[in-house]
Amino acid sequence: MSKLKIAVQKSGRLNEDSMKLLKDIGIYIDNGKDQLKASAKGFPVEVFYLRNGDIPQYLKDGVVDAAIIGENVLIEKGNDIKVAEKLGFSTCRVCIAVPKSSTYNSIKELNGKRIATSYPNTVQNFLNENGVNAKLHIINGSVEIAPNIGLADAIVDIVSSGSTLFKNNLKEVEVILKSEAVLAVSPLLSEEKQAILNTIQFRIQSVLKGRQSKYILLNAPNEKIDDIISLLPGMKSPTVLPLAQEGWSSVHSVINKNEFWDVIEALKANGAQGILVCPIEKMVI
Ligand SMILES: Nc1ncnc2c1ncn2[C@@H]1O[C@H](COP(=O)(O)OP(=O)(O)OP(=O)(O)O)[C@@H](O)[C@H]1O
Ligand SMILES: O=P(O)(O)OC[C@H]1O[C@H](OP(=O)(O)OP(=O)(O)O)[C@H](O)[C@@H]1O
Ligand SMILES: [Mg+2]
Repeated sequence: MSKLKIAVQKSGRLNEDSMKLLKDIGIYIDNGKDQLKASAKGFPVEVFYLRNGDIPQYLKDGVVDAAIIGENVLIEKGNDIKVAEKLGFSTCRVCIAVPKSSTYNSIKELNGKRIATSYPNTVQNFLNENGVNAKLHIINGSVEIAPNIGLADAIVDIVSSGSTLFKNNLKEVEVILKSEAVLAVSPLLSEEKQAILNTIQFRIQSVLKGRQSKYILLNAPNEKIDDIISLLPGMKSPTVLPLAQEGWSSVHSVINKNEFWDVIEALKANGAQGILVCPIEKMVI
């Protein structure tokens, strides 16, 4: 049986979370650190360790079948490569920034200006959409330094916390796109490999749903159970079990991890006690 070739970033910001996701979906790799490719144990997958920026071309050529890659790189270099799944880590945005001291009211003000970036296609498309004509300086790293050394009037680069912009006396003025790590798929994927990919996607979805949710258990007096259930809809409906102490029940449910703190006060106000919140490893609906 042929193996699905999956590319991950060899080293850098995506590597650790990508390897953790593969492990969480049951793809275990015995990896000597310097290997460029490795086979998974007990699953028809081969992992290739590559530079993030090189991955779109490997996908286009069908050298690899799928990849975990930053969506921003795919947008820059990977037109016609499909995103099968958004993965929820390495979230960032690609932004235009200008020196703090300069006035900026609209994108039109970049007409005739110099913009430094590592993402020329993304920037050029954005300028075209806005009818702006600017000169691009393509540099591969430390883009934020460009205005300070007189190389450019503005930059386009990745922003996450904003601290790199702050340290370089720059301010964010436009968001061109938002990005996160994605599972991308080669346009040349065979049907046989599509079946392996489907299994992987199903497993990823189960892990991501689990990461997004919490298992909640609590005790409550029986007369309050209906009110509490209305606060915790759960997957189908909450489980309610009698406690040894008469007149009390235990309620078990699943809750979106972002909603927990909003609901907790209402649960307490309705008599809930002994509330436990536990992580969920995988969730198959
Ligand atoms: N500060 C950040 N916060 C969150 N995500 C980021 C940040 N910087 C980059 N990313 C995301 O992580 C990806 C990898 O970034 P990283 O800096 O590790 O690699 P790179 O230098 O762009 O790529 P290569 O592997 O080609 O050297 C980026 O394409 C982007 O999607
Ligand atoms: O808004 P922040 O949280 O400061 O993050 C933004 C910075 O992160 C990235 O660089 P990275 O640290 O990956 O360095 P690199 O240029 O060597 O890739 C990006 O190119 C920015 O410089
Ligand atoms: Mg980087």
